[in-house]
Amino acid sequence: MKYIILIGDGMADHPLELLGGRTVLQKANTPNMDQMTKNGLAGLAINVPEGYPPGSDVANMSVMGYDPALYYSGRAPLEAASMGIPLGAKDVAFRCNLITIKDGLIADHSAGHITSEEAKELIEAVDAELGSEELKFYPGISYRHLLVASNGLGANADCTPPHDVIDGYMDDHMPKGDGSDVLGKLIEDSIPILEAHPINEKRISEGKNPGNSLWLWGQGYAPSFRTFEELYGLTGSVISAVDLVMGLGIYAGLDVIEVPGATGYLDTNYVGKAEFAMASLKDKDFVVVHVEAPDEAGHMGDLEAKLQAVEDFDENVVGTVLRAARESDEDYTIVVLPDHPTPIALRTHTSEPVPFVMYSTLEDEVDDVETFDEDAMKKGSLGIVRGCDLVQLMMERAKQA
Ligand SMILES: O=C(O)[C@@H](CO)OP(=O)(O)O
Repeated sequence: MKYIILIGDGMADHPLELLGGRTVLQKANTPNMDQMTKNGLAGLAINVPEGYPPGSDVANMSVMGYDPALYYSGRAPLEAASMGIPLGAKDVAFRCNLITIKDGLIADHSAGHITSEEAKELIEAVDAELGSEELKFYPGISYRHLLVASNGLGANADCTPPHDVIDGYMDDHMPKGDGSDVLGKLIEDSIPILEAHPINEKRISEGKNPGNSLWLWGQGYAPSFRTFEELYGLTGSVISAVDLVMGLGIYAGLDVIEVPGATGYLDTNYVGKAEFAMASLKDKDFVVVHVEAPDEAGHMGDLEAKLQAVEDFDENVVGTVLRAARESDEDYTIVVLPDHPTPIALRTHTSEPVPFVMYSTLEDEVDDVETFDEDAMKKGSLGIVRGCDLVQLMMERAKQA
């Protein structure tokens, strides 16, 4: 038996008046997720346990079989692992967004989804001016970068994810508490450096949002993980375009597979991710595929883009995997789910349970559920489960077959 988890980041949503009270999943054309639901088992997964922020770090950690209560120490240390940045015992890693500020407002958490190449120059310019022995900036992917602070600086500061406060005033959401004076000054001092940079002058001349400020959040110390193979006895791989999920894979001892054209955005290489996933199972037991696109559309509040991202995920990721699995001589157990909701109306994450389907190519157990969406899955026989138990549940179902 081979095991596959397909994650449409942020896919779940809320009923929308614009859709006549339906959710994005109910409106979108998702024949492959519906097919799996008709021929599989359904339920709801709690990927964000009580008391945790509804971030993709907590949610994807759960889905990959790790209980946040045992393993979560913040988002940025996971991203540091993917970026190849070693963390000492007293080093605190911060996520460092390039954001767009306009008239003191946080206008765009992603600086217009700035390219990694442009961002690298901006982050290097900031590091040249503001970096030091104790504070080092590292360029990452698009608007997602890192700051490493030594001697525990800011470890317990109260920092706000910028995508939670889009169109809010910067001054209302600056870091507070431990070390926040240093963190706030870094943000403030970054602005003149970035505003004067030719990259941003060019972006503005092209009508694109500039990356004219840093924003620091998601900090933590390096976690310690048991490997996926130690926990579940399975070898495996992870496929994602974002450092967070690749970093989770590295800590879990999974192989990180880089897929050409995987962008972490609406234009990612959906089919490529699915094809690389199926190929990885020739000599591995498990693969998790993470697609960021629906989440980015949710943060943009762009309904058309989110519908398209969900349909692209269904057709090109789920459909490609489902066809290959059905044509193979091997048996597969496949789970498809969002990590968390990113409702269009809110433009950020919520923590309610998400719909999931558990499909086996044996098609030996079927629920009376016809469509993959937030309401239908409430009738699934698997009920409400902890996301971090899903891998175990997949294996138990396979043994019963
Ligand atoms: O990478 C990020 O900064 C966030 C917001 O876009 O992504 P996610 O919601 O997947 O954590």
